Amino acid sequence: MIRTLDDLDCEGVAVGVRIDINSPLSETGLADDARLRAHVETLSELLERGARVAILAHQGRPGDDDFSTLAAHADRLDELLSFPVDYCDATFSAAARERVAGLDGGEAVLLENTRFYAEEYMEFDPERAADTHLVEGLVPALDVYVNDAFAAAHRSQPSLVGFPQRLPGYAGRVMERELDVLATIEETPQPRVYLLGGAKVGDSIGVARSVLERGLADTVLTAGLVGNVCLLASGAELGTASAEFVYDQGYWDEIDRAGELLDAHDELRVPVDVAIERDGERHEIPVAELPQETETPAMDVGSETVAAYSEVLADAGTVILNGPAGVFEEETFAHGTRELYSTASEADHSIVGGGDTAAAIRRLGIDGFSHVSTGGGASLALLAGDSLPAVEALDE
Ligand SMILES: Nc1ncnc2c1ncn2[C@@H]1O[C@H](COP(=O)(O)OP(=O)(O)OP(=O)(O)O)[C@@H](O)[C@H]1O
Ligand SMILES: O=C(O)[C@H](O)COP(=O)(O)O
Repeated sequence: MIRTLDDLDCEGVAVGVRIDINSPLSETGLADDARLRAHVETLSELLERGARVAILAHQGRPGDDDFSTLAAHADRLDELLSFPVDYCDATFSAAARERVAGLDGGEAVLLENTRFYAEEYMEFDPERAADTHLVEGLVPALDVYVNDAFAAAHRSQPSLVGFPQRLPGYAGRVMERELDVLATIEETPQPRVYLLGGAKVGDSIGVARSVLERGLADTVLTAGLVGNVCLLASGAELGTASAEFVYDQGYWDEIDRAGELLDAHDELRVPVDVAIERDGERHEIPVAELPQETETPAMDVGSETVAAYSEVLADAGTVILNGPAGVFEEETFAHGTRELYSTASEADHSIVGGGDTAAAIRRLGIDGFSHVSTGGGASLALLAGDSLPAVEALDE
């Protein structure tokens, strides 16, 4: 059983809250604050109920351009919440403990990027994670631990799995809602249609295999780079440019895995036409007529595919979307994503998983979905039927 905020007495209690505000950055700070907004509900509720809140979070990966302090994140949280949020440039040292000890009820401090410490970028089993400096250092300052970081729940890192070994653990509102929806897919209305696109080919083929083998999917529609790999697996001539793009990424195993799935499951569908760039313009070609030599790769599904897939989506009881249908960042290749997502948003039950997918619907201005997940890898893991270490760590 996982306890939630409904089970927590907050008044004067020091609560360590792990959130996921890992965000795209610009030169001046945050380029997008969607992930911060997602946690406003949990943080506000704790603060309103009188908790003293120490916030834990990561930003980027060591060595990457977006690996940064959380100062800008603290400023933005302070603006978004009607409670004060301070920033502390320490995470588990005496300085961090003192800042937490000095909080009054209704006050919060955002501690420094957990990944500034090497242990946090390693994966441990929960017992071992509880012995790390990060957890041991901060636990004396805290009474309880709340995990709201669904988007990082597929990582077995100390701030995610270690604290609930030492402190009573609770799921925050984001975590609770995500699990309510994504961990109970098998109870949603049928026919259940998965639209898998985007560029994480290995992950998407894994999801396709899992949902087909478990009988969860009535139809799996493929698009984006995932669709291109499935087309190659089906024996289609996709043109030299697309094939080279796929081979350059080393997707040999994925082509084999997609081929096995296509042989075993008629419910797995591939595009019938694609869009490429020719003379600076969008040009649609049926797959059967694609010339062997192409200068540009397939960047979107074509209108025939959109029409065929839309029929399936319009009849669906539940639609699950992961990954855009094309390179939606370029208007020329946003057509497939815009049309298919708009149709999908009209289904009785529509679930969107994946960080880039959520960015695509915001950018294209499509709304009306039943649930838009905050997680990329975490939602994919759940959709593929895997358990999440940080969720297991909360389970009593
Ligand atoms: N045909 C294509 N060729 C190349 N790239 C494509 C194609 N179709 C879509 N993409 C790219 O796929 C990317 C998004 O795919 P990704 O699998 O990362 O989505 P996601 O699962 O929502 O994201 P994440 O898991 O990172 O949160 C976009 O940047 C888009 O441009
Ligand atoms: O953005 C994400 O998917 C999560 O914050 C996890 O980040 P990671 O992939 O760097 O562990």
